[in-house]
Amino acid sequence: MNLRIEETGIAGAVVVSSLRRGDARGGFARWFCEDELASVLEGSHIVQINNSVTAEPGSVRGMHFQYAPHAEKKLIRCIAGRVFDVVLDLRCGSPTFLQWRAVELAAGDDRAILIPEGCAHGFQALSADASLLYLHTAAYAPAAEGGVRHDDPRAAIAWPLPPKNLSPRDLQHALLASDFDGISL
Ligand SMILES: Cc1cn([C@H]2C[C@H](O)[C@@H](COP(=O)(O)OP(=O)(O)O[C@H]3O[C@@H](C)C(=O)[C@@H](O)[C@H]3O)O2)c(=O)[nH]c1=O
Repeated sequence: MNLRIEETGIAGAVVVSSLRRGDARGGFARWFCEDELASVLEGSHIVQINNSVTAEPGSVRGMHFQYAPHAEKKLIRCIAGRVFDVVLDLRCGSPTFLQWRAVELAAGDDRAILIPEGCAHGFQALSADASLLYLHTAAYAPAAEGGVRHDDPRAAIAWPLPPKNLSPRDLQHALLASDFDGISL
């Protein structure tokens, strides 16, 4: 077994840790394995790989998701620096609807978080030049993008640093309506 799967308390959102094998030359670890992740991938396949670099600590990107039929799972790993990574459950009828969980991801920790369909994702850089690698199960579909404000009071995400450097798009997300009861997949 190369990958260990740990629950976050939000169904389908899991932390995937890789076993790193060291030797005199350095180390080797498997970062993705369709077979070992079959129980969480549920038949979906990786179709796109993206990277972002966030220059300044405190910067926040998110909270993002794609609506059906472009809903996606994302497996996210920090490959430089350190981030506070957040999953927010937006699924209609979910027992953890509007709950969030955070995981600190750092380069070299051999951990990734899997964000399921119907959950929004965002993060705050905790270091300079924090770089994330995204493995997506659906292609980027700008018309299907959805967003929740990083400071939405119904989500009440406790960012560790004062949030800054939000993109114009992220500043324009509407607040969740008081009768918002989730998205359907
Ligand atoms: C997400 C994305 C953006 N773009 C373009 C659009 C824009 O010109 C530029 C930057 O896009 P954004 O401002 O949306 O980048 P960003 O705010 O970093 O978007 C990302 O945020 C985190 C929280 C996620 O979870 C990701 O899935 C993704 O939504 O790159 C693509 O071409 N393909 C993509 O898949």
